[in-house]
Amino acid sequence: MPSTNTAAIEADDLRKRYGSEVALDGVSLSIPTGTVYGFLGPNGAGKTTTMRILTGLSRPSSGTVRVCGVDVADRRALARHVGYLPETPPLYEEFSAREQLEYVADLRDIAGEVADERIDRYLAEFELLDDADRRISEYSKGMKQKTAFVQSVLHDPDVLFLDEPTSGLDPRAARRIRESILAFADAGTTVFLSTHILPVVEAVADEVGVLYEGRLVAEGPPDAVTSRAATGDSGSLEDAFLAVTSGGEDVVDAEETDSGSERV
Ligand SMILES: Nc1ncnc2c1ncn2[C@@H]1O[C@H](COP(=O)(O)OP(=O)(O)OP(=O)(O)O)[C@@H](O)[C@H]1O
Repeated sequence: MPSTNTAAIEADDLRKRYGSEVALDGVSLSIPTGTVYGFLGPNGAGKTTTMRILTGLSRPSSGTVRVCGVDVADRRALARHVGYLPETPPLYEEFSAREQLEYVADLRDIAGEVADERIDRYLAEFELLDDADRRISEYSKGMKQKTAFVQSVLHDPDVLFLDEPTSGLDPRAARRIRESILAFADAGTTVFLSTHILPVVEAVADEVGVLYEGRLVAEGPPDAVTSRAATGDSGSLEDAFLAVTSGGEDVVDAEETDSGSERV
């Protein structure tokens, strides 16, 4: 576990082009260890691109990233620190959940007894135990998503990247994931959570960043971002989100940060 005065995620001036398309246009992040960071933005804002760069799966056109002090270009060193639940998780449909998790434990070099204990504990915690030996191809979306969540945390990562972890889940499954995010945060894990579901962010995030057209246009604690919604009828994060992603002009009392985003 890195020391608490180290930023878990430190990104400096990330830029990413796909041909002539600018996906990221100078994103800087400094996220302290133990933070749950809600990463918001409309479709196409660059959230997935950012997460792929932060997890070493994609290289930025320019800019640097360190996660737990490790340059993300060093994927071998990065792997043990990071868990990633992508929007479309990699699961082998012909495996059962137990086989899938045993396979991941093996890839992660988790010792047999430790792996068995964790797999049983997580299967029980996520109410998958009764179906643990059925093929994943027979699972519901929620069961698949819970299996994928468990596989992303099996090695007890220092930093957990979650892309839409509760999308399409029923309330019970979504709550299980939310509770688990909070439990990991309590244990000191840094969680980087990308989602369109604003109540999830309101429920779990310590800090929110709003990405718009490849730039971070607002950043701060959810309450502060919320109270900055210019119209502010309900004072919801949704108001704030809509305000800052309409070009940023509705955000008042902005304090410029080094990265050019609105620090609230
Ligand atoms: N492999 C790629 N090739 C070309 N363009 C890409 C590629 N991946 C992403 N883009 C473009 O980069 C921009 C950002 O995409 P990205 O998927 O990061 O957005 P997002 O915020 O995750 O969107 P969503 O919420 O819809 O998932 C978009 O304009 C997208 O079309």
